[in-house]
Amino acid sequence: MKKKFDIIAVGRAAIDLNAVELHQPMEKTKNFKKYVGGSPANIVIGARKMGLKTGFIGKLSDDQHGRFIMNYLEEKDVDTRGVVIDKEGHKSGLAFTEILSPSESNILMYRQDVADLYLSPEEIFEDYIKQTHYLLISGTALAQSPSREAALKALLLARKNEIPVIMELDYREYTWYSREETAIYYQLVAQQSDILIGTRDEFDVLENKQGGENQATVSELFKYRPELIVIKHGVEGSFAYEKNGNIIKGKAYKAKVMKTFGAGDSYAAAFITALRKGESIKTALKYGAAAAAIVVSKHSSSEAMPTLEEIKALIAAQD
Ligand SMILES: Nc1ncnc2c1ncn2[C@@H]1O[C@H](COP(=O)(O)OP(=O)(O)O)[C@@H](O)[C@H]1O
Ligand SMILES: O=C(O)C[C@@H](O)[C@H](O)C(=O)COP(=O)(O)O
Repeated sequence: MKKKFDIIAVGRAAIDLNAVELHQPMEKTKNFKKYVGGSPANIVIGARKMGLKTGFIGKLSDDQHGRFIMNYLEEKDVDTRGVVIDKEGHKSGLAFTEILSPSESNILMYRQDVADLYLSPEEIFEDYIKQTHYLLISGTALAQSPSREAALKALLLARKNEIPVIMELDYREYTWYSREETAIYYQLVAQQSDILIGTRDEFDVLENKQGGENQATVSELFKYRPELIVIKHGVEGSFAYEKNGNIIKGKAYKAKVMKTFGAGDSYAAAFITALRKGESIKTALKYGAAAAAIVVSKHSSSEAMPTLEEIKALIAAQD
């Protein structure tokens, strides 16, 4: 069946307000530049720029911020038919960032009662999910009901229609009540997903432990549905584990780093783009790392997403 989308993501689209003045704490910062943010939204914005056809499912506030996000998604040609406008006064999330140094950035999120966590299962439609090759679920969408049930419904519909599910662990501590609770939902969804992408720390959250070890993590998860697990280790690179036992190591590329956030979202966008275009996992790891190297050298996460040509040029220059 010819499908309309390569990937549809479920989760949050929000606002990033990134400090314009660099290398000082937020207490002193007076100027912030506004961008669309939210990890799953960033991923489909990036994947679209890299050439995939993408759609987004999420809930936005019925206000200036919600309209800013909607307009940006439309401008970037991310399909918004799955986007719902909140009619109960819930606000879209805000993320203020401070860029203290090239290796230290902090994010201060305003996510009290946010609109994205009010996406409900009634707002998830099989006809829409059916039209995609991959469904991406952000771990944060599982943090609270009814968004949790909405994400689970999307997962069930993907499974029913034999659509591979990618879980991006995307752990945001303040959205959850406890690590215990997070580990339960992370494990349930990870066990039912085909591809998992997360940092080593995020897999520790999934396992509800500290200092976990990759081989033990993947051996446990491979007892269930996952076929491919990507574990990221920041500047040290990343590993892809296949169910058949293959382990592929990916290196990080050199970058003139401005800030650290945005790496994970650009990595996921490019990794998925490569997979969808039929590239090898080794190449997908390169695309992911190269896209991240480009985004950490720029000011935003969404607007900074590179094209496939830029990704390939960076790989050619550094390999
Ligand atoms: N400072 C950096 N310079 C170059 N590449 C980086 C840097 N930080 C991260 N990356 C790349 O981005 C990937 C994902 O980064 P990581 O920090 O593990 O994820 P997240 O942003 O989700 O926490 C890394 O595997 C690496 O390839
Ligand atoms: O995900 C959010 O809500 C905020 C993002 O838009 C922000 O840019 C960010 O934290 C990116 O996350 P990362 O790619 O995992 O570093």
